[in-house]
Amino acid sequence: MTPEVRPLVAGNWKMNGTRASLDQIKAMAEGVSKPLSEKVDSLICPPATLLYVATALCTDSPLEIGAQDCHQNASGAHTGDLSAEMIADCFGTYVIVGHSERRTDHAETDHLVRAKAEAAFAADLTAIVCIGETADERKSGQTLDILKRQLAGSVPDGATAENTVIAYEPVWAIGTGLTPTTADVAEAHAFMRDELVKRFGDEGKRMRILYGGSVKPGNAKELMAVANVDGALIGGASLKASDFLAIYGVYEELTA
Ligand SMILES: O=C[C@H](O)COP(=O)(O)O
Repeated sequence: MTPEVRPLVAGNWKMNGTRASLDQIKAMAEGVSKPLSEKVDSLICPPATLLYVATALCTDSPLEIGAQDCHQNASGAHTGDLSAEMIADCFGTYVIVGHSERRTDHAETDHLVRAKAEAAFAADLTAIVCIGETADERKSGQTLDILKRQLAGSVPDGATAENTVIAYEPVWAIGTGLTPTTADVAEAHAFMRDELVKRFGDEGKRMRILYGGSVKPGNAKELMAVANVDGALIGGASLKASDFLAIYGVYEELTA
């Protein structure tokens, strides 16, 4: 955790979820209640097909709804894409950009990710900018260099603590059940914090840095307690309300 920084527990459903899954969102919306919701933010990013109806389920809840990607342009001839404006029009408030699955499946570069984050700012969305090293990059000792390069390339100059969240997701930890040691997480997050402060000053001190990659109810407390870890970006374990709420609930103790 970072003193004075409000944690964010975020779920990314990836290409999972149909209308039948809306019951889970309803249960999450009911579960993220006061007093914890006064100290901890919560977010679910369902597939685009569920975005609008999901926000309608959350009108009386602190649970926010976001999208998993956006196009860098506001509108136009881009078949199959979704603009940040469209997400905002559906009452979404966040958008994930630069997830490693997008970087791999769609060859997204740092330059493109930065443009998508800028599009998110223009639509008053908060961009969750994902970065992280591959297994080979870690083995060859390049982790911090990769984080430095991705932060510099993917995060726009206009980033603030309000419009930007960083998500550190080691690619080898995503969906594998593997996680870095808490010492490795601490080292990576301290490094990112320093980079952000060097570039953005006080905004960088307050910018949230999430950890993502095999976060589960069983390991969440240990990971979320690490210095400069300001929440989680959860894949698989965000599909079930009980798991998501168990992870959110670790902040009962951490914020006590
Ligand atoms: O966006 C979420 C991450 O890719 C983590 O996924 P995971 O929790 O299934 O490992």
